[in-house]
Amino acid sequence: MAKVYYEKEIDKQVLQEKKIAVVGYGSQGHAHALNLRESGYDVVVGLRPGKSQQKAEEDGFKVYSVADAVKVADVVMVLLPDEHQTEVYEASIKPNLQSGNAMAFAHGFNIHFNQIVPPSDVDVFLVAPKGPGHLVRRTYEGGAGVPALYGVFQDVTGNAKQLSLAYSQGIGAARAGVLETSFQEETETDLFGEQAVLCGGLTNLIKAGFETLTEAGYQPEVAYFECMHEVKLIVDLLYEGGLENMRYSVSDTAQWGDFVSGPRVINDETKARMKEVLSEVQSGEFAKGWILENKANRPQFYAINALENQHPIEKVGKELRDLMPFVKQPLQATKEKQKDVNVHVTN
Ligand SMILES: NC(=O)C1=CN([C@@H]2O[C@H](COP(=O)(O)OP(=O)(O)OC[C@H]3O[C@@H](n4cnc5c(N)ncnc54)[C@H](OP(=O)(O)O)[C@@H]3O)[C@@H](O)[C@H]2O)C=CC1
Ligand SMILES: CC[C@](O)(C(C)=O)C(=O)O
Ligand SMILES: [Mg+2]
Ligand SMILES: [Mg+2]
Repeated sequence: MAKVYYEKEIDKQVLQEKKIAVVGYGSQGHAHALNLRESGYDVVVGLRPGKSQQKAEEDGFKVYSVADAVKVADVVMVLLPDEHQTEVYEASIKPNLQSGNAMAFAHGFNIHFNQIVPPSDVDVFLVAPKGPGHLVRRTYEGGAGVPALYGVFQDVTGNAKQLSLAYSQGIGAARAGVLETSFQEETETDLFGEQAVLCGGLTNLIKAGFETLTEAGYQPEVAYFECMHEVKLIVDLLYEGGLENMRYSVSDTAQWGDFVSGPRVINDETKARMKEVLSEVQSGEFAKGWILENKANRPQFYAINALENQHPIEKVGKELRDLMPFVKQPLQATKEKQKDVNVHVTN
């Protein structure tokens, strides 16, 4: 079994003497900055002027420009969107890194695909939480954590591994388990997982189920509860105890249907498509396409996003969720608060 690190094996001292700049205050950035601070570390935030800056200041952080945050820090965690990291790195991070500093990432994309080539005199490591940033924060606040992978790309000081483990502890990941990886393994498995299973696989499975039921004449509300709402309840059982635990709770009829019909929906053909997706990730074809899409200002991204938001499951889902206020977790509340802020700003 792979070596998994937990809290008590980790030496925190190596990071306690350092100042950490969290660059970016979005999904991961706010979670890292708040969790690290509550774990006793010295954290500043690096941002451009805008809504994240306002939020980080409201949360009590000293907020600098990216350049100034890098200047005052020993460890710089880059939590900007992958597609903006290269330009910000060239303009504001690289010129201000000092020999012996550490630069860190939550995803290996830009290092692995050579979009960022770090100077040879800084440590470069990865702490990649295996979960969305808002859950990195929410689980930490609840006394738990989201597991993470750590990896070292460059170890100049001899401390890169200890720094990455201490950082993982600081964000709460060592409560759940921290596992060694390489930038290559993290990048390729993460891209594959989000495309084929967690995001692309799941959303398309849900939509196909919803469409199959509604096209057969069943009520959209019934199809929504069956194919979207209940996914969370089933996934909770998988999260808590794996396949066996979920199958223990569902009826034997459902379990029999799982055995005989599941493999007809997700089958060898699906697995062959998954292998295609993985090959495109491994060869860099996916990365190249995403980089070019951004250079062209995302024409396909925005067009597909607009269509997806108009899918009938979104309309019925919104109506039903409005009648179930208890499902509105803090992320929804944050998004709604943000809309209010934007209205004030644009007015
Ligand atoms: N989302 C997730 O849960 C996960 C993300 N990751 C990785 O974490 C990294 C960050 O992703 P994520 O948290 O999703 O990013 P978000 O899009 O949620 O947040 C990006 C942050 O960067 C700021 N920002 C954007 N452009 C600039 C700029 N030019 N200069 C300064 N600040 C800027 C934004 O501020 P502003 O308000 O000004 O736009 C915002 O605070 C990525 O490498 C991603 O792959 C890894 C695991 C999971
Ligand atoms: C599943 C998507 C993810 O990889 C994540 C939350 O782990 C991401 O890039 O946001
Ligand atoms: Mg991921
Ligand atoms: Mg990812």
